[in-house]
Order: sequence, then C-alpha cells, then structure tokens
Amino acid sequence: MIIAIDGPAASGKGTLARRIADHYKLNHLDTGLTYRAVAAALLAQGMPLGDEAIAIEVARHLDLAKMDKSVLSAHEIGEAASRVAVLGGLREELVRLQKAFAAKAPGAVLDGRDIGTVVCPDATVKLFVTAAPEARAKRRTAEMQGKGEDASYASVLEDLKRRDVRDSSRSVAPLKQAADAHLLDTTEMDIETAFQAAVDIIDRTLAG
Ligand SMILES: Nc1ncnc2c1ncn2[C@@H]1O[C@H](COP(=O)(O)OP(=O)(O)O)[C@@H](O)[C@H]1O
Ligand SMILES: Nc1ccn([C@@H]2O[C@H](COP(=O)(O)OP(=O)(O)O)[C@@H](O)[C@H]2O)c(=O)n1
Repeated sequence: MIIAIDGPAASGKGTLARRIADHYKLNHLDTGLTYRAVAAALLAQGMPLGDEAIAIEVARHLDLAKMDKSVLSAHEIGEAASRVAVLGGLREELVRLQKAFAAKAPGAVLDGRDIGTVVCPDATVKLFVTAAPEARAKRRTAEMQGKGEDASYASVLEDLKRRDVRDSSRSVAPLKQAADAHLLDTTEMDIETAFQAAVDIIDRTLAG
C-alpha cells in the first residue's frame, strides 16, 4: 500500500504523513528532506544553487537513512531547496531514490509536492493537504519560535507565498493536486481532527 501526500509548505502534510505511517505500519519518507539535503550540501560547499552537475553528484551519494531533519528543517534551507528543485536532472535522480523507497515492503507514505503526480502516480490513496497561507505562516512561525529560531509572522508569510509561487509555476513537476487526489483543507482543523479526516478518507478508499 502506498499513500501519497502532497501540499504546500507548512500545510501539515509531514505531521499527517508520520502519523498515518505509524497508524497503518508503513515506512515514511519526507521527500522534502531529499531536496533540502542537496541544497544544504551545495550551500556548505559554497556552490551556486543552480549548478545542476554538482547537485546531481550530491544526489547520487545521498543516503536517505542519514538525512538529519533537525538540521535540514532550518527555514533558509527550505528556500534553498525550492531553488534546486527546479532542476529537472536533479529531480530525475531524486525521484529514482524515492521510487525505490516506495517499492520496499510493506509499503510507504511519502509526502512532498509531486508524489501523486510523478513519484507514485499509482498510489493506493492520494491526499492533497492544504491550508490558508495565513494559517500555514502562523504554524511555521510558532514551530520556528519553539526551536529558538528568530521568526516574524510577516516575513514567514512572505517567504511561504514566494515559495508557493516558485513550486507551483516551475516547468518540471510543479506542485499541483493530482486529478484523483482527495483534497484536505486543514485551515480550521487541529492536528487530531486533520488526522481523523485523513484516516476516514483512506479507510473509505480501501473499503472500495
Ligand atoms: N492541523 C494543524 N493545526 C495546527 N498546527 C498544525 C497542524 N498540522 C501541522 N501543524 C503544525 O504546523 C507545523 C508545520 O507542519 P508540518 O507537518 O511540518 O508541515 P509540512 O510538512 O506541510 O511543511 C508543525 O509545527 C506542526 O506541528
Ligand atoms: N517532492 C518534493 C518535495 C519538496 N520539493 C521542494 O523542496 C522544498 C522543501 O520542501 P519541504 O517539504 O521540506 O518544505 P516544507 O513544506 O516542510 O516547508 C519545497 O519548497 C519544494 O521546492 C519538491 O520540489 N518536491
């Protein structure tokens, strides 16, 4: 069983993906971390984020098990990740790794931007998780402040909107809802309510 979860930044897709994987005893891959890991490596080497040859080389040596979320979740790495994510050759390399992860038993939950459209077009269930930009910015600001990062609501909102535009308008694998994905708008839902809504959709789909 494969569950594909896509959506914009800070919509809650990662939180849902982790809980759903736990609930159905599936593996979980946060595919955003793969783009973040490549961006972080380029930044650390002082290389331009548009250097596709080096980005591909980094991706070829990427070990999914060694990606450190606590380091990679930094706000500026998210911005850099969306810049490398426009590179088609890099995407091919990362999608290869993501597909191999999804193929392993007993199945997986993957979250990202193009899971339902490109990585797992035949997923058992597809969710497109969204929320109003203001709700997402509020969540991300609280998350960053909770980790002691310096964050203002206004600048986080501006950054998220800019990233949404870049992710939705790029020519390769743009962020978009797959035709057969279920829309889950979590603007007015807390985490528990969103999780229950997702489980309802998944169970209904599995029951046919
Ligand atoms: N429905 C929700 N209501 C309130 N906060 C939420 C909700 N879903 C997620 N969060 C919080 O918002 C932040 C971003 O969630 P996350 O799952 O990391 O989003 P994404 O993976 O889409 O970027 C986290 O701090 C998370 O705990
Ligand atoms: N499947 C994916 C996952 C992430 N990405 C890119 O990677 C960036 C960071 O993704 P993320 O999921 O870690 O970001 P958040 O939604 O957690 O803020 C996104 O803005 C996208 O540009 C992508 O292009 N395709």
